[in-house]
Amino acid sequence: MYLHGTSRINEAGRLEIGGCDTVELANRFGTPLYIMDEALIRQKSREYIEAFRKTGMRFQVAYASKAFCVMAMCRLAAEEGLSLDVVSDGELLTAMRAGFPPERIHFHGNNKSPDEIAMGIDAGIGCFVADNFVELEMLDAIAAEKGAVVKVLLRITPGIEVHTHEFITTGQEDSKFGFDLGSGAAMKAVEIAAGKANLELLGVHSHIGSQIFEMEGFRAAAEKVAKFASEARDKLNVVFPVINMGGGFGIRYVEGDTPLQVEEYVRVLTDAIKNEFASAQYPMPEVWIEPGRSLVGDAGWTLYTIGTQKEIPGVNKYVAVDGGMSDNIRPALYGAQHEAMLANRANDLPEEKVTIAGKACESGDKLIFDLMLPKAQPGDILAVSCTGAYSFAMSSNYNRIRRPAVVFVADGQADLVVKRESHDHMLANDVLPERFQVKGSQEGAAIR
Ligand SMILES: Cc1ncc(COP(=O)(O)O)c(C=O)c1O
Ligand SMILES: N[C@@H](CCCC[NH3+])C(=O)O
Repeated sequence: MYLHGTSRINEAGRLEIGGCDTVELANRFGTPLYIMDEALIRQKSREYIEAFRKTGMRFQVAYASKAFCVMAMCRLAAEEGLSLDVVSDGELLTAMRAGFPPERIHFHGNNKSPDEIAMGIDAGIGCFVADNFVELEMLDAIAAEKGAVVKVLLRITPGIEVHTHEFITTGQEDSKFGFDLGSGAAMKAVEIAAGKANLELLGVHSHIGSQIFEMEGFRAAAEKVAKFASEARDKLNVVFPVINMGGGFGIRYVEGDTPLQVEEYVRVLTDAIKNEFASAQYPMPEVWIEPGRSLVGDAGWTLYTIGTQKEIPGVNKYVAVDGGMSDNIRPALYGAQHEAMLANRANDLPEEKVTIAGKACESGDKLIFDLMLPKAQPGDILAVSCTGAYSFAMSSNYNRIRRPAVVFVADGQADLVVKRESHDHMLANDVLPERFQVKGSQEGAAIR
């Protein structure tokens, strides 16, 4: 299987990531366990920034924290000079507690609450990405109450369909996100935003979807954004100093996935922007992007312990692990694919085709189909690659399964960045009202 970043097979015949033996990590931290290859995340961050530097354009690379939002990751993003895209008070709070510079935070979301808007203004964030007319009014009113002027980008839906799973396309006209171009809503939004005393209109934002390999959609989006910008200038005398082209750059999960190199993504995108804005004779805007998956996706692994197996002769063989859809919903939700190996017997040859099943009470809880593995034994450690984006972030307590721990590894050092959820933590918000309590009984009291 493909080994991303610092991962390799060590002399003991085990999978090693960031100089750490994964079997030792499993023993030390337990399984399921998310592991993040810190050096690979830093490398990707630097590739993005370096690629932009080469273009000579003014830019910001914002990490889309929805992909994997924990304090250590926000800190790492700050250290690497990235900006940060947040979409909720929870992500904003995580960033603030990690000491992320607020002026580099961009607040997204199609239904920001008044409290979230107030929180962003109080924190002094860099900008809001306004998604709809209701929000524009709310932003202006709350900013006015606070005596503030807030910077805004307008999210537009350019009407572009891309080749990716339908659930993760966002640029098409029929989308819950943004002001659409076709109906004139986007132009109306520019007019409104430009006329508000407490809003400073920075420009527009476009995000066409996620896990995209071909550049055609990005080129088309750049063309539409440039055309829209020059129309807004001509009609409303408004010039955008910033355009944000979103994220969506794909990664290699399995053989056959053909992502471009980061440098190429940036070069093709910025070339398209330069051409389009130059031919519209428009002052070259600052370009922002917001990659999530491509910064952290292939840096992540999940370790599981193999438990039971079930063979249906001539039909299928299930190998079950101690996690599943609760720590990685993507295969069940999008039919996402992953590669995997036995971390403790990394040199053993594959012998049989199996389905990796999770432990949730749900038939659809399958992580990998048709995986070739050596004959697995209970206690073997299964390592699934490319789980750095949207796995921990989308994890749940379904079946009251506790969320796994997350560890950052680098140069032989492993640091816990999220503790495994304890039973007490999982139960912390449950309330047993007085009338449900069993008076004078010890029933259920002793189990911890
Ligand atoms: C507005 C916006 N920006 C950035 C991203 C990050 O996308 P990706 O992780 O594919 O780079 C998303 C998610 O699709 C998004 O909705
Ligand atoms: N959650 C999606 C990515 C899109 C999320 C952001 N709009 C995934 O796991 O692929």
